[in-house]
Amino acid sequence: MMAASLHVYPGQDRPAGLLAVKLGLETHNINIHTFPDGESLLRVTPVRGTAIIYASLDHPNDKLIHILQAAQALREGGAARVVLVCPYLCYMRQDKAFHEGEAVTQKLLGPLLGPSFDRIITVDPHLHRVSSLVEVFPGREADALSAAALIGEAVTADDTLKDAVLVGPDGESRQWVAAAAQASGLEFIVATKERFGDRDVRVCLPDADQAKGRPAVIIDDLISSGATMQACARLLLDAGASRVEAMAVHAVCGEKDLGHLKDAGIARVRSCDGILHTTNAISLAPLLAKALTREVSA
Ligand SMILES: O=P(O)(O)OC[C@H]1O[C@@H](O)[C@H](O)[C@@H]1O
Repeated sequence: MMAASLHVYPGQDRPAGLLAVKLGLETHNINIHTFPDGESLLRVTPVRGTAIIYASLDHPNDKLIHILQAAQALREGGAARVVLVCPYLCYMRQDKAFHEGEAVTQKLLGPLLGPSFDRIITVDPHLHRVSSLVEVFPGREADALSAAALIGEAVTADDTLKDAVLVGPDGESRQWVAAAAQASGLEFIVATKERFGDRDVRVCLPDADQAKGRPAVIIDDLISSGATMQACARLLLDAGASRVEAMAVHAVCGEKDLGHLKDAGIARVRSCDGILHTTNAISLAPLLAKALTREVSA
């Protein structure tokens, strides 16, 4: 049996290390040198078995060429199989031309990454206008995992949230808040949202009264500008919630936007560690390890 190994993108050692420990995998750094003209020279540790590349694809433009280089180097070096673990998959939100002349970058992901990887694993990608990740990567093994149950378990583990109501801030979030509610046994309500611009949303929450006198936890896939969380938090506080927290699978917001979340009355923001962020509180390692079990035992 040829062993599997984990090849880690620079700077992502912590979450990759937790995954390696769960699976008992040997880890290797991916080394990248940038030449003065901006081109990169990438070096991996050659292996014979299954090479698993760990590279979350936030701030993706350089990373996209780097992971293609890594996959090519690993195949040339004799890897039997190359698997990409990207807890955050970039460009999934640019899934149509919102204005004339715009590139639909989601459609580039399949032809760009598909040929280099035998399997692609990600967590809660933005599947809004496509129903499955296989539509993005036709003919490839492509797994879209969900962290919603992990978020539900984190709520359950917190004694201060024993009688909390879980809140989805828009229609799309129902899938995460419903799964988190199932994992935690708590009630949930779901809002509706209209978006007028990057930081301009209107949220309606007809059931906001259910939060009166109780803590509320808003659960979503993503915090980007934070506008969705802020609008929802204001409604909950106006309805008499005793405390409002926010939990998301992926946090991409900057420090300034985090400040705005605090100003909107959100007492605590927690995210999973698929994107490295100051709000990271939930490790995705158990979820990723489960999906990778067959790679390790193959
Ligand atoms: O409102 P911000 O934080 O900018 O954007 C995040 C929201 O926009 C949607 O794509 C996500 O599903 C989430 O509800």
